[in-house]
Amino acid sequence: MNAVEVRSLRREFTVSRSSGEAPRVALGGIDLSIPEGEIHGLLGPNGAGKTTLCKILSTVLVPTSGTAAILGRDVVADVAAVRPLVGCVFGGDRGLYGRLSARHNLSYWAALYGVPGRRIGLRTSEVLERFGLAGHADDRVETFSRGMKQRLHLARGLVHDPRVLLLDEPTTGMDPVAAHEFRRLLGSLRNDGRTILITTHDMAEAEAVCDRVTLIDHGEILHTSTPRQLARLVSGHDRVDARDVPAELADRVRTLAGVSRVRLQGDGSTRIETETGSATADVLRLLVDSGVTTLSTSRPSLEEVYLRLVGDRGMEVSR
Ligand SMILES: Nc1ncnc2c1ncn2[C@@H]1O[C@H](COP(=O)(O)OP(=O)(O)OP(=O)(O)O)[C@@H](O)[C@H]1O
Repeated sequence: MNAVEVRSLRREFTVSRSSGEAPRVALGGIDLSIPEGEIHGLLGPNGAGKTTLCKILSTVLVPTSGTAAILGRDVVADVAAVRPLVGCVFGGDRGLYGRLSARHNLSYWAALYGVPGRRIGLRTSEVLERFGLAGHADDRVETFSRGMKQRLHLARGLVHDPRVLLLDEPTTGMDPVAAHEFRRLLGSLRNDGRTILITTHDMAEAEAVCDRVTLIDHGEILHTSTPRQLARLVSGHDRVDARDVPAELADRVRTLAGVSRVRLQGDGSTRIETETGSATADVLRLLVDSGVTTLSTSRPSLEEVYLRLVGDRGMEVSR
């Protein structure tokens, strides 16, 4: 059974009934399956529909049409069964009560999620310990650093021990050390067998932590695959960067079978993209035989793939 199963899921928002404006389509009828135990990244520009999907999966919003299920339970027909299965963490400061202590915040959320009264104290202490906040359990949250608040957010999402965790932009505003620590935590959550859906703008983060990623834009899914397979979408296989390649040699490389692109880069090096491993080997052989000594091979980063597929609208708000 999949942890998340989404079929033909559509969500429209009526902007203004009086103006007669057509409804805004946040999700255009998407399909998505996430197996149990996977860390799945949801990547897309502002307004792509990521938050809308998270809200539907966490039963906060109902779809216009189509279905979504968490571990086989329908998010509309079976809300009471879905809620204990899902934990949500939204980035930023939303949802924490600054004047209450960390312990009180968590107890409040535990009660809201239906953790039995006699278990709340124990469960709250467990998550405080796990997220390194036990020493500050009784401090007011407004005195916490941003990184501590972020950890408290995660603790909040896990206080009822959900099997599926939805993280919407969880590392927004984290410094690199906190973000690194956060990724380590994600790994440990996966080791518990939990399924994690994480939305992010941070491609390095997605590449580092996700088993598979889905690219979403304008409410439609563009691709779902491993970060490595996605890299192959934009560059058939490997690529070779070489320094001091004379123009005549670059022309000869261009004629080799399996070479898809040869271009001079801004720093004076030449980038050669190949479609097969054997083409890469042929390119390397020819370059080395011709006296080129400064060479490296690489795959495109997820960020490059994203920019190629979504274009330069990465940070644009679609309206
Ligand atoms: N309550 C609402 N009323 C009207 N339109 C909405 C509402 N919520 C979302 N939308 C629209 O639905 C589309 C998808 O929004 P959504 O918040 O899901 O995108 P997102 O991918 O999470 O973006 P971001 O990265 O900026 O958070 C956008 O065009 C947005 O304006």
